[in-house]
Amino acid sequence: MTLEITGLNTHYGLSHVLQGIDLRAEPGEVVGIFGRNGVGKTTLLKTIAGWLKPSSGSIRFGGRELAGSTPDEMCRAGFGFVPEDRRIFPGLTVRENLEMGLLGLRERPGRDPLAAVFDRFPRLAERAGQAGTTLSGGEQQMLAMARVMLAKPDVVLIDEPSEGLAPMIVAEVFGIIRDMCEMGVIVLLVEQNVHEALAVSDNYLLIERGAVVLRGAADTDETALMQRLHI
Ligand SMILES: Nc1ncnc2c1ncn2[C@@H]1O[C@H](COP(=O)(O)OP(=O)(O)OP(=O)(O)O)[C@@H](O)[C@H]1O
Repeated sequence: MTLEITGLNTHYGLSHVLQGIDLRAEPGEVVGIFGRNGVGKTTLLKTIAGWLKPSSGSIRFGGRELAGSTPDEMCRAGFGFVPEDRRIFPGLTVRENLEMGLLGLRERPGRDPLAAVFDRFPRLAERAGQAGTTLSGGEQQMLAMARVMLAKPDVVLIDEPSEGLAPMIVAEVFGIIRDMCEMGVIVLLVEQNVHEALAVSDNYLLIERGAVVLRGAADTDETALMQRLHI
């Protein structure tokens, strides 16, 4: 199913932050979303996830109009959101944090839905009984991504997953994004780490002052992006 966003506008009060964003993605596609601090990247993800109401514009997935839906409705429509602060529930163990992801499940879970997660993330299995907030930053990022994947989403929105992580862990986190795309998930990836993010992206868009000023293919149009970002 195609994700098609057109003319998306979001305001914070009188401040017009998102100014007519257009974005289209097909299953299995990773779209890197770049831009300097404060240009509206997080606002874009929050608007798609239903955390913010757009003032106008359309978010269609599989032909269904979803703009203005609540976070719950977006979750049931197949959207998963991994916010920048990862939202690990304090006081809950790793296992309990993962189980929270099952609340958004659209179908009945299999007999042991966590088994596949623990196979894929042995480190989470080892720490299943430990409080989620005691994990390292990288492990918390994995936990947040694994929790979203449990709901078997069609679209995953990820905000700055590599922030504050050591390079080896960053590689693991981007490996998870590759897995998602191999499963046919659409990934919208906001990242400051442009080189790493481009390596897993199919396409990119560059945002300045709430509007897309450049878009292209990650492999062939990389130079234009780097020049514009002065990297
Ligand atoms: N809750 C809010 N109320 C008012 N203005 C906000 C709010 N959140 C963000 N903004 C403003 O909206 C603009 C876009 O912010 P946003 O967080 O989307 O940018 P960003 O591109 O994700 O930047 P960063 O990489 O720093 O997170 C900024 O000018 C910011 O100050």
